[in-house]
Amino acid sequence: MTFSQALLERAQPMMDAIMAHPFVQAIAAGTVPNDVLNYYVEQDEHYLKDYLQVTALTITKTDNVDDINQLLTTAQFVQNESRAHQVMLEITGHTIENWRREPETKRYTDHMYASAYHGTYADALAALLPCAWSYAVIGEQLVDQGANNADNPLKEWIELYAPQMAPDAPDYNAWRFEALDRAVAPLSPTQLEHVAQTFLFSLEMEWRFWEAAWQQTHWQFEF
Ligand SMILES: Cc1ncc(C[n+]2csc(CCO)c2C)c(N)n1
Repeated sequence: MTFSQALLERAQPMMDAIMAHPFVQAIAAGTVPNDVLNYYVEQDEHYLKDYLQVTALTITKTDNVDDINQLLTTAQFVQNESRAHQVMLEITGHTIENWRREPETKRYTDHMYASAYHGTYADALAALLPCAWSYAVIGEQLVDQGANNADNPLKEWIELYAPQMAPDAPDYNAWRFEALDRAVAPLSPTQLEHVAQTFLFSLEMEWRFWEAAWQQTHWQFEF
């Protein structure tokens, strides 16, 4: 069994909890409350900017030109996500005004930056991977359930993330896991477990990102 196959087995209970999360279920039903959508989009704008910058840092940690090009290509997908945000803001009629990272956003992006600055190349990849992987699973499963029906105001959002809607597109997640398996090859058992922890921390933060929007979590104080 490869490192990433074992990692995905460990990750499965968290991924199941993300699919079962009331926010994700409400996306499937097209019934997400407006204030939840607004909070999510505002925080995700911060998240995506940080995601791009951490991708840039990750690129500096490898000499493999193929990986560099793949990372650049996958970063381009973030442009599609402006459309994903627009779909949500068209429902609520909101304009973004919260330019502050709320606690879980800060915790997640700090973890990504720390992994890229202080970790191995494999740590940097592992911190970024749950983001793309979990959304691909969400998109795929919601389309399989028929949640992208014409009555769902979030139909376009769901389809933006569903890999089966673009069957000719390269499978970037397959590449990410293959790159991770190559990147961990020279590592010691302690370093390997560190990479696994980095990945699982980011996946936990994916759950918390949905939860923070659902609960509208804010800092205790204005500062
Ligand atoms: C909190 C949060 N996690 C994941 C995504 C999804 N996402 C972010 S960047 C990217 C593309 C990578 O090539 C994908 C799929 C999101 N929008 N917000």
